[in-house]
Amino acid sequence: MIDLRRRAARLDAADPLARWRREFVLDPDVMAYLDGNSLGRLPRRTVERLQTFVRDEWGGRLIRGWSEGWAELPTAVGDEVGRLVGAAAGQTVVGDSTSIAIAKALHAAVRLRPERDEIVVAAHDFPTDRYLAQRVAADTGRTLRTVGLRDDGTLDLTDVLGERTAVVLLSHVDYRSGALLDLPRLTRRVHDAGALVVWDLCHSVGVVPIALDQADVDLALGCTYKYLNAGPGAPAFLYAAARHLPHLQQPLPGWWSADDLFAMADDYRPAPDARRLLSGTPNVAGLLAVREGVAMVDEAGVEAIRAKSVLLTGLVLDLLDAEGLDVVTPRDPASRGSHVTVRLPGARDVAERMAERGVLPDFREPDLVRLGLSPLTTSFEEAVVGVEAMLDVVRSTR
Ligand SMILES: Cc1ncc(COP(=O)(O)O)c(C=O)c1O
Ligand SMILES: Nc1c(O)cccc1C(=O)C[C@H](N)C(=O)O
Repeated sequence: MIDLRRRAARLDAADPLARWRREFVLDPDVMAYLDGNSLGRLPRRTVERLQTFVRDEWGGRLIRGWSEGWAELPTAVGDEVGRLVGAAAGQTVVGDSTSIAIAKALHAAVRLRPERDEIVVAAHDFPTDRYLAQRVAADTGRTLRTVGLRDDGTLDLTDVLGERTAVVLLSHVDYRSGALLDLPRLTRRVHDAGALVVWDLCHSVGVVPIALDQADVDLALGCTYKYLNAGPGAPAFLYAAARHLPHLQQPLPGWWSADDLFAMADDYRPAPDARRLLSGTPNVAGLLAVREGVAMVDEAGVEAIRAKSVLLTGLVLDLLDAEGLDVVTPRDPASRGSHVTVRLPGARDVAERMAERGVLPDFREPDLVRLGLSPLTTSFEEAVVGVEAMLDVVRSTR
């Protein structure tokens, strides 16, 4: 135990990202926050930025704010997120929820492959991805096909991909196991079959290096409230490759997607650029919070964040393996994201008892405890404190 704390202290002392933790609001009652992959911590800069926005900009500028910069935020902040995920300017917007972005991307992708009649989704993907794929398939007269991840976290599309496939929706990091898919390889695989790919980057954006343009990805989207720390319900981003944008028709073409927003034209003409991905009035406070979170990740550097994430997950895996627990997260660092998941009898009860000790993990149905490690805010000591609490609880139930 003492050795372990010393190891953690050494890792913290050598951590080039250690200073970032102080940039966040830290609740002294929380001994270990291992849920940054559901909701990231609150950056101090965001507190200040939103106070200024509410008081001086909303309060002081009122309607004038729209012509003083608010109206450009969905594309400006979109480009900032785009830089983090390897997307050149002009292809990314920030606006709706992730669920809405998934629906828009799937609809648009299906329309780009009108002669094909199948949509593929991972069998155990996050519910919103599966539900929306079902709905889009039903509404567009397509058939939905599912494919399961292998036990080692990899994905083989051979049985589901063919000349009927219009679009494949995939999550870069699996929300349960933390398995990280090979985005460039799978994108090529889907393209070889003549289909399009939509990537859900919720659990990888801000913590795994991503190069969307380089990988030739068609469409992608993701949350901003996890590793980008933009707050509960902060708006999601949606990317469409420049080659698709001129032909792309999305299913919710509201006035914010029209070519001249304030022309109030009788006939709808889509904006020629990424604004055609928008629908209605954006949430300005949310966009400003995304901007702060993205700037912090950008300053710290995604490569450095990824390097710390691999060390954090490696440390936690070592501790769980030493205890002989049933870890479902891949051991190969190249195949895992930034959370580690354990299958446990009584997982819900274990998570609740950890929470009573001030350690906050996630419980995921039916029997999983998920430990999220968010490199800007999670110290090595915090990770060890969290795992020790978990092991204490598990041992006491044996
Ligand atoms: C893979 C994945 N997709 C989508 C979502 C969420 O979508 P929304 O922000 O619309 O609730 C989550 C998490 O909530 C997720 O983990
Ligand atoms: N988006 C969430 C919410 O609105 C409430 C509670 C949790 C969430 C989450 O983000 C869950 C998360 N995507 C997951 O992987 O489980």
